[in-house]
Order: sequence, then structure tokens, then C-alpha cells
Amino acid sequence: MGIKIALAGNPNCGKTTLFNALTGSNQFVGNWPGVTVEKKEGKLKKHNDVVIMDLPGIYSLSPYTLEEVVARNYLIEQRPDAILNIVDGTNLERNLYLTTQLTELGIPVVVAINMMDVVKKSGDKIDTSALAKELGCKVVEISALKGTGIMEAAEAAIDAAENTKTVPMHTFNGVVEHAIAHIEEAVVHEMPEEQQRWYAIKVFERDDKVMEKLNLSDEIKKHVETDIENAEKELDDDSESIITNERYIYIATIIKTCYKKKSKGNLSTSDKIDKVVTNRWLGLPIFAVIMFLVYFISMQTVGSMATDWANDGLFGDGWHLFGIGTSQAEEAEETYGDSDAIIEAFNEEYGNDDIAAAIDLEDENYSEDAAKAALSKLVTLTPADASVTYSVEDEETLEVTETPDTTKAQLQEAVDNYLDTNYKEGYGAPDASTYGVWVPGIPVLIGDGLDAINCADWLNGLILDGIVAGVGAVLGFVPQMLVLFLLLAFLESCGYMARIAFVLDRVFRKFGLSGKSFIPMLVGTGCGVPGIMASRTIENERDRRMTIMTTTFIPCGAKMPFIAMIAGAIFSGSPWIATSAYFIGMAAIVVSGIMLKKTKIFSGDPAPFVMELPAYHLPTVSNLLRSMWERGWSFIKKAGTIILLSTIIVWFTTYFGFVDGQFQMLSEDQISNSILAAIGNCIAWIFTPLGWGNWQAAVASVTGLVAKENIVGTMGILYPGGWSEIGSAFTAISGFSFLVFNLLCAPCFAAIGAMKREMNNAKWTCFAVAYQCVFAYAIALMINQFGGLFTGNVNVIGLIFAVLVLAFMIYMLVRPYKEANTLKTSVKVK
Ligand SMILES: Nc1nc2c(ncn2[C@@H]2O[C@H](COP(=O)(O)OP(=O)(O)OP(=O)(O)O)[C@@H](O)[C@H]2O)c(=O)[nH]1
Ligand SMILES: [Mg+2]
Repeated sequence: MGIKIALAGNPNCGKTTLFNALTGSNQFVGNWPGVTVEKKEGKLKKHNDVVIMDLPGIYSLSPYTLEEVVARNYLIEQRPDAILNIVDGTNLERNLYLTTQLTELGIPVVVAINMMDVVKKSGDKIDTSALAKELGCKVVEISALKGTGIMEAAEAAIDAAENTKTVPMHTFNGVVEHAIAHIEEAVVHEMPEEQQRWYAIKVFERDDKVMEKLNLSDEIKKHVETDIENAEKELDDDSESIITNERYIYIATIIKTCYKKKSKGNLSTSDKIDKVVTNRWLGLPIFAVIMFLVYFISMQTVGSMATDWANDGLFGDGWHLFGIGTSQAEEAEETYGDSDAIIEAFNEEYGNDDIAAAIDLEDENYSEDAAKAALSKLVTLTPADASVTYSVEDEETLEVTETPDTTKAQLQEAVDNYLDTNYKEGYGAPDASTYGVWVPGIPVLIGDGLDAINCADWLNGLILDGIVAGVGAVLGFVPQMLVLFLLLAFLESCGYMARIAFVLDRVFRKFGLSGKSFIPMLVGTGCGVPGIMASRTIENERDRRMTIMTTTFIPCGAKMPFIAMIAGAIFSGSPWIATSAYFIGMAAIVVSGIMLKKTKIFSGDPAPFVMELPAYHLPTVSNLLRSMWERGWSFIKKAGTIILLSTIIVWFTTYFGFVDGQFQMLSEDQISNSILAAIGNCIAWIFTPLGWGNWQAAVASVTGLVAKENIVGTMGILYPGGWSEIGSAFTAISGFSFLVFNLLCAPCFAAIGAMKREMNNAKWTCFAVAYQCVFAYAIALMINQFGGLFTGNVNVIGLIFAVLVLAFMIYMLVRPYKEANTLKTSVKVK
């Protein structure tokens, strides 16, 4: 059988970096403790029968957090053939604490001292052969980042697995050894010999998990307890501390003989930077500026340029190669601009149907000459002092802009534009593709292709309106994501992320959230998916879950069009709607934080925020790119799976249904017969208490789960009258309730997928989604019912429920924390 080698060591000592180098994998590396939370297996390069196992970092074999349990259980229960113990050479003393425990497990150990590049640079010296003698195992020097000595280390571990046994060199104080010997005799003598010592020491320490596993009889327990108590009395300390202290004394003697420190007492560069960056007053402003820049660069400048290109070009009509022709096209757009809308408005007022038919490009009798003649006629029909109002609808937001007091001169100009030979496409906005070097977009190419092979209508619709439109919209965000991921990767691997958590902890502690919860929220303003991903920086499982659950309350980029639509259609464009959406999102996070912290699942012993701040270092470009790509790729994969599937379903249910008892494909004006409409009618009653129980709004909320942009698209289809029809379908209160519900309810599938991946647990994901929906429902209900009080539109039952919900929330907010009255502290080694 093959050999299994486990990489064990303190958090942030470089295990994953080594793992990637040895196996050619792409596991995530970051400069803060607690990056790896799961064990990962990989084949050693050029050795088919050797498996390397990357483990989460641990400070000792007494675990406190979930990922530490993963590491310890693997070492103790799976028992690898050898342990490659990675030791951070710049932090020898603390790292060796774990080493002393690993050598007691009875598994062959090889110690690899990592970060030797940094150690050598500082001029410190480590005597490896003396260290090997003291520890009783082979010691090698490596630099995982530079790749020096890593193959030798792996080979030493293989050799150790096959040929050596590691016997611990350290003995404890006489009384302790006496007790341990007794325990070995009484409790674990049936175990394999090499494992006895470790278990005996753990029993001496009264380790909960080991005691549980051994399941001792009361008699044996009593017998063992007298030995332990004797030792405790003699050394005047509790058994766990006795062991810890003895280990440290032992390590101190090792360090004395094996380690020569050159640099003495000076503040390191990292310390100097930290004096500024984590300063009580400067910390927050610096953080705000840095995150603003990250957000600004990825969302506004580089990222949005790339995303615009991807959305409008690659997944849109097409783009100008190297921008050739862009400026001419824009100029034309400026000139021709609203020509068609102006002509239409004048024709409505002063012209007639014949003119309208003559200038209609879609009309089968259209001829250029007739159209020109019709236009000249319109000009003559229009009186000199004519004045009309014309309106233009924005394609994305469906916002209608009205321009009053349009004069005959403007009509003349519009007509001239139309008669202009350059204006090839004629009526309507000028066609950018007629300028410069035009590269058609993917939908255009696919559409042409489908036309060429005479594709069936339904397949054409499925591919273009369903798959390309849906998946393309998601893939369009890839450039923005990549820029964001790159910047985040830089912050993560240089070591700044660890500081942010530290700075923000001071503020967030007050809300029952850990400082690390802020990063995901900030990132979430761009897109919830990377926001949820950013929750990886939180190693406390409860806080991490809570952060994942609440991050998507923040309005992300995809929610902006629909917020703008509600503001425009129902609130005549008030800027307060979008602003309030931000504040509601923020408040939802804080309120949820306070409430959830008081429930059983999220409460518990207060966890003091302990995190060592790693030294800053410049990441390598290849590591940054790798990290960016890893995250970007999983985003893309999501688009190819979950989004693809859901777009197909949405398309199918929108365009198929029963007409006169006959199942058939529907045209756009028949969609009220669609399957989707039927479903909408089934679920609409759920939203009646929120004030918008019509099937269109219900369906839009559901399609919003696919992607929040879908809400605008769906409403556009389902309300053919556009904004005015939406405006009359909602009141101000029901409209706001609709907005808040869709803002706070379950995020899009991509984000739910990210939640599932990050929580790594289907049940928790369901719970999170349910919480979000219930929370959104409760808030929207209160808005609608309390709003009804002011408009005299009172529904007694609804109002009673709203009052109950409000009372419950206030109770949860003001109820005191149920803190444990004993603070369990663990000696986390520094
Ligand atoms: N200078 C230097 N930096 C290194 C070396 N090895 C790793 N690093 C850096 O140390 C940091 C931590 O590396 P990881 O591989 O994520 O550490 P880990 O032990 O897997 O950490 P956890 O998963 O949190 O337990 C990263 O920023 C690495 O680039 C090395 O040999 N020299
Ligand atoms: Mg790791």
C-alpha cells in the first residue's frame, strides 16, 4: 500500500504553500492563521504511491476550534505513516510546543524548518543537527515559498515512514512520570506500545475527548485520579498546566543550545507598519481608504470597463476592435440621439397613421423612398409654433425620460438626420456596427448561426433568450470579479487582512459580531458571491456562519437596477430610495447580529478574539494570479451549472403554457397563460399580507433568485405598459415593501451556491436561506401593515401579526446576553 504523509504544524507556518509545491495543487494560501479549514489530499509529484495530506494549522493537540479538531482527529485516528512537522523558523519557540506533542504520538516525525529564507536574511542561526538530537527525529531546512529543500524533506518523511520510529526524548518531572507510568499500566496497556505514552499523558491532563473515547470505569478513574492528585499536590498546580509548563521549560533548554539569534530587540519593519496601521485613531480611516480603493478600482474603473465590454460587447451586440470606430459611433449617437422618438411624438400630434406605417421599418411594404416622402410630409403638416413632449425609455432600467417643449426646428433636425445617407440603418438609434471595425457579440454570432441552419423556433428561443441571455449575464461579471479577487488576494497574502480584523473588532464587538465580519459586508456591496467568499477570513465557526447568513443583506450591484426601477416607477425617481436601501441592508445586518447572538445556536462561551498578526511580506505574482484564478474559476463553474439550469427552467416556464386547453409555445403577449403565471398565481397569496399579492410580482421575486437583475427583466415582460403600469400596480407602501422584501430575502442562486460551498453543509444553507426569507418577510409585513395605519388602509389581522413581530424583535434586541459565567480560557501559546 502507499504511504501517507501528513503536514502538521502551527497555523500560518506554510503547510499549504509546501503542499502546493509538493503536489502541484492550487490550494488557497493566505497570510493569516486559519486559512485551511479542511484536510486536503494530493499525490506527491513523481511518487505515485505517496499521498500528502494538508491539514489545518494547530497550536497543540488539544483543539479548540473546528478546523483544529479536523487536524487532531486525522493525526490520532487515521494515523498517517509519517508526520512532516512544518516549523516556522522565525517563531521557533512557539512552534516547537506542538513538535514535543507530535513526537509522543508514536508516528515517525520529520521536522522541516520553514521560512529559512527569512531566517537567513535576519542572520539568525539554527543548529539542525543539535536540534535533531534533542528532539529525537530528523530535522531539515526548507523554504516552501522558494521551493528550496522541499523534495529532500518529502523524501526524508518517506524514509522515516519506512525505516524509523520516533521516540520522544523528553521526560517529565519524577512524580509526573510516575503517574504516567501508572496510567499506562492501568488504562492503556492494551493499546499498541508506541501509542501508550501519548494517551497516558492525555489522561493525566484529563483531556475531555480522550476520556470520552477511553470510556473508563469509575473504579479505574478513581485509581488514576489519586495519582494525578498526588502529582498536583506535590507540584502545586493543575495537571494540564504542569504538562504545559514542563514542555516550555524543555523547549527553552533546546532553544538555548540550538538557536543563535542575531537581531536583538529592534522593532521589525512589520512592527513599525503596525504602529500606524493598527493605531487606535488611524486604523479605521486607513482601512476605509484602502477598502474604498479596492472597491473603486474593481467596481468602477478597471473592473467596470471590463464588465461593460463583457456585458455589452462579448455577451451583447458586439464591440469595436481596439475601439476603432467607437468615437464616430458615439458622435452619431449624439447627433441622431432621440430622432426616432422626436419624429414619433410629432407624428402622433400632427401626422397620421399613413406616415407612421411608411416610416415603420418592420412594415413589409417599407421602402426608403416612401419613408423619406412621408417624413417630408410630416414636416409640412407640423405648424411652425408646434411644441410636443417626447419620451425615451432606458433599456436597462426601463426608466422613461420625458422631454417637453420640443420645437419644429428639432423635428427638422431629426428628419434631416434620417434623410442623411450615413444613417444607414435608418429609423431608430444609429447602428454602432456600421462604424469602424466591428466584432459581433456571442449572441449575435449564435443567432446568425441558428438562422443559417434554420433552427426550430423553440430551440432558437431557448438558446438565445434562455441560455445565452442568462448565463451570459453572469459571465459578464467575470472581469469585475477577477479584478476584485486579485486585489483581495494581495491584501490577504501581504498580511493586511489580519490587521483589519483586529482594528474592526473594537467596533463590532459592541454588536456581538467579531471584527472579521466586516470584510465580507464590504466586499458584498459589489457582489454577494465574493462577499460570502470573503467570510473565509473568519475562523470562528459561529461568527462565520452568522456572517455568511447576513452578508447578502447589503444591496449588491445586481440589486441596483431593480432598486432604481422601483424608485423611478413608484417614487418618481427619489434618490432616497436607493440610499435607504443601503441603510436598511446595514441595519438588517446589525439587528440580525444582535438577535442571532442571543439564540442558542449562536450564543455560547464568549470567544475572546485572539489572533496573532503575521509578519507582512510581499506575495509572489504567481501566487496572486493563482489565487485570483482559483476563485474566478469557481464563479465561472457556477454559471455553467446552476445558472445554466435555472435559465433553462425559467425560459421554458415563461414561454410554454396552455392556450384554450392546448399546451403550446407562447408568444410574448400570451405569457399570462404560461406555466410561470400559473405558478405565480399559486404563490401570490403568500405575499398578500405584504401588499403585493399579484402573480407578476410574485414571479419576479422568484426569478430574482436566479439573478437579481432578473427582477427588472421579468417585470418588463410582465408589465408591457412599462413604468406607468408598474406604478399603478403598486402603492408607495406596497412598492417599498416589495423593494425591502427583495432586498433582504434569499440572494440569487449564485450566492446561495456560494453559501452552500462556504458553509459546506446543506442543512445550514437551508437554515440561512429560511432565516433571510423570514426576516425579509417580517420587515416587509411591518412596512405594509404599519404603513396601512397612516393611509387608513387597516387590516386588523395583519396588523396584529405585525405588532407581534415587532414585539418579538424588540424583545430579542433588548434581552440581555446569556453569557456563561465561567470564562474558559485556554493557554494559547505565544
Ligand atoms: N518568506 C516565506 N514565506 C512563506 C514561506 N512559506 C510560506 N510562506 C508564506 O506564509 C504564509 C502562510 O502560508 P500558508 O501556506 O497559507 O500557511 P498554512 O500553514 O497553510 O496556514 P493555515 O492554513 O492557516 O494553517 C503565506 O503568505 C505564504 O506565502 C517561506 O518559505 N518563506
Ligand atoms: Mg493552509
